Amino acid sequence: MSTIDARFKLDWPGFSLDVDLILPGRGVSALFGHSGSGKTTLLRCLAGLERAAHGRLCFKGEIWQDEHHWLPTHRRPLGYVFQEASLFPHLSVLGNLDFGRKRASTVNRIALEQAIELLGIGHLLQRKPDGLSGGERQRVAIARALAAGPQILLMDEPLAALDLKRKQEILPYLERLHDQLEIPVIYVSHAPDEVARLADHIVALDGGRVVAAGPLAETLARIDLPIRLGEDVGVVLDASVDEIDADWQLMRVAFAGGSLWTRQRDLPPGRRVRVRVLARDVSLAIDEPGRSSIQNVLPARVEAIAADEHPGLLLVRVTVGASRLVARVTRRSADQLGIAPGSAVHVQVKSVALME
Ligand SMILES: Nc1ncnc2c1ncn2[C@@H]1O[C@H](COP(=O)(O)OP(=O)(O)OP(=O)(O)O)[C@@H](O)[C@H]1O
Repeated sequence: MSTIDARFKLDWPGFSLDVDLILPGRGVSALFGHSGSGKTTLLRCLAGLERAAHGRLCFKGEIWQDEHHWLPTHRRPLGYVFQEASLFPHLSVLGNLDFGRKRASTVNRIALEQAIELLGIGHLLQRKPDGLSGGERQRVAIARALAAGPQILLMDEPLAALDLKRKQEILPYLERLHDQLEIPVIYVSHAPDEVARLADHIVALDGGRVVAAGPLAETLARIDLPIRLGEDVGVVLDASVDEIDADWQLMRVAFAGGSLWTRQRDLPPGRRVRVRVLARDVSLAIDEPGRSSIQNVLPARVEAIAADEHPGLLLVRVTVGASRLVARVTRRSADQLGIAPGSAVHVQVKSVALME
């Protein structure tokens, strides 16, 4: 009952969407894929902005669409955030937020005050939209969608129109959504780093079809994904700050199966963090490496090997305790080292990105 069950079939000249999906009723689900893969179309089907000829949408036990039912968009308890914030220019921020609230047709589960607090826009309430930065405008647009008390939040590449600096500014607020919102968020993105940072669940689309779906860590660790991630192939690990080495400005984060040193951040021991380890930063050795500049060496076992995009390269998935890492190695080195599923290896991790 607490899930979203969506099946849509839609045919346009040059594109067809054919998906059958179960999405969790909580957390952030990322719809991920290259341009034209159908992410926005799927989001619009969920919102009722697009009516698939064959569709069934059951939201937490309630039918929004099937052959007999069609709940129009304005009767669906959803918030929708577009790439560019479409705020009313003549209204203040507060006026814009109130406008969203008055349209609410359901009991507000998230009060206006909570939306303001969550997006950190309390100091902007009296301003007009043209006095806000792009990132601030987008935070107001998200708060407006939440102030209406939706039961689901749909976001279509909310960072796409922002430059890198603005993106960095807004990301912590989006992270809060994933930590603190009780409602499910469906988040469209084609940026792997954004997905790695924000999502709990991922749906990878290609050519209007779902090519992979599941919990983030598990799905990213798949090395057989048909969508090309290039330099972004890698895994995420849920970890916690374990030790600080203030003398060397380093910090150790522990995950299920081991720990990794990374640059020190202003975080207390015990703080939960998500880290991303890219396949290009992981190398393999049969013998325990001796003196090396790489601080992170972990015993591991090879689980699977798959072809990479370039014929000279392979992706190797290893288990480190209960966790998985992916290494990108050349086909020649894998052959020379005799690496095969089951091999005991040492992984060397050159760089660890904190998704914080
Ligand atoms: N109303 C429409 N009629 C016909 N074709 C459409 C329509 N809307 C979108 N398309 C086509 O459907 C395909 C999927 O589009 P969609 O916008 O869902 O992709 P996307 O994955 O969101 O892409 P992007 O990341 O570029 O936004 C594209 O080929 C697009 O040209």
